[in-house]
Amino acid sequence: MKTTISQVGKYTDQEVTIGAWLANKRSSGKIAFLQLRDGTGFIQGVVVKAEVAEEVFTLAKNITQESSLYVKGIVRSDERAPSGYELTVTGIEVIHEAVDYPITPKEHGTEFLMDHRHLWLRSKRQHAVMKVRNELIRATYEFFNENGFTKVDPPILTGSSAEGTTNLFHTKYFDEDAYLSQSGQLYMEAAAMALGKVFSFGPTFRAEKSKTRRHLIEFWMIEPEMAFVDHEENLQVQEQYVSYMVQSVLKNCQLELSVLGRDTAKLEQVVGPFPRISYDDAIKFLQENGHEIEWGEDFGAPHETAIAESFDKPVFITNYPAEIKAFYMKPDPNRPEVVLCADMIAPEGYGEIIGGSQRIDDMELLEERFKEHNLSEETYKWYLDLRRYGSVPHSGFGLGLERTVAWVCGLEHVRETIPFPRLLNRLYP
Ligand SMILES: NC(=O)C[C@H]([NH3+])C(=O)NS(=O)(=O)OC[C@H]1O[C@@H](n2cnc3c(N)ncnc32)[C@H](O)[C@@H]1O
Ligand SMILES: [Mg+2]
Repeated sequence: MKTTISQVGKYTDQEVTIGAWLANKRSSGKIAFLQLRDGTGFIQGVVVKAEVAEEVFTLAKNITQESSLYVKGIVRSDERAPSGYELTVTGIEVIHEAVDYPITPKEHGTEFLMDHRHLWLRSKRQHAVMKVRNELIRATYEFFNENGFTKVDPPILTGSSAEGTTNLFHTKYFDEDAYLSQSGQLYMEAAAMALGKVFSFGPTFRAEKSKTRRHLIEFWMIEPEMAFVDHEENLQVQEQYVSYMVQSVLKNCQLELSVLGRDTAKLEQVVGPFPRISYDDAIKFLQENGHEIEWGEDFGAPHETAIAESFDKPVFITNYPAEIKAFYMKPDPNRPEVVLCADMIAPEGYGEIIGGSQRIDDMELLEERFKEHNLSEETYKWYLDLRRYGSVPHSGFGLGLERTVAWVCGLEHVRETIPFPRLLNRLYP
């Protein structure tokens, strides 16, 4: 019976054949332990010299790391095994021998692993991270489909910028100038006027010369947008969504979280509602705790970490000064120097995972903002049309998938959260 490692449980005490790679092995004169992986999971194959043909035991002793194999064996349940099962090997066929596989079981430096990312991805730890990433994506679609949102795909090639013009990737669009999308938001606003509640999920690009553990050049963002929804309702959707994702990972990725050594008690705290602190109170808190920061300045990573340390779940920092936020954010009607926005800051020092706001829905005010930010009315004529024809209060947000993966998995750097990270000075592999 041909099966996969994740399905062996259906065949306890039966002989099965799996296609696999040899991840690692140890052996003595009488027995060999093969650590096998097939992409669906990991399992130990035990080869007992006295129980197999001589050529099978010889093969078991000599096969090299990452050689591809067909392995035949009897499925045994074993509560000591992480998967709950082991394979008593009865036959081995080598498909392709891997010679001198570079990532040996010893420690390797970051740059070496990054240069071999196309192989490093095979390791148990990276496998666990990719499965958690997948679960966050699966839960995202489940949450938004169950809550009446429609998936809409904004363009990657655009003629306008949503988040300022200092970190755009320029490209040619035939004989016109174009940019890789920094955010699908403006298009999602148009989609929300057509479909009410929408969400996107796709790559976004920022030519930021930031070499930090939170910044990628290409990262994936989920951008929901909702017509007839105000600032507070926007925050409620965000906390319901993030709680749903985290609880889904706790329910479906216990094996992966244990491979990563993640303290799941911290994730169990992640249920709504989340605390809110105003920008004003956050500035006061930081000043009272020895940070040199004045009202009107933006927060850096140390500030976000210091603020988040007072909470055991994500915290919203709300209503930042208009001066330090994007042109499209709606001013607080009672206090126009601040805008109706919020950043969601993850606990344990993981920083900002969401940026969101209520959008300006007034035509004249938006035209004023265009002048202040030197944005061409010609380029954004279509965006102004959303305020010309049936404008409504609307809000939305962008969740950075990789920063969320780093937080949920408890990873030190976003480089491990995406299959092929694009970082400053890294375009290979
Ligand atoms: N539809 C919206 O309202 C989204 C809005 N236009 C926007 O792009 N906001 S954001 O710039 O804060 O980016 C949103 C999130 O996107 C993530 N982000 C933002 N920049 C990065 C980089 N460079 N690397 C990794 N992740 C990044 C981070 O989690 C931010 O909170
Ligand atoms: Mg932001």
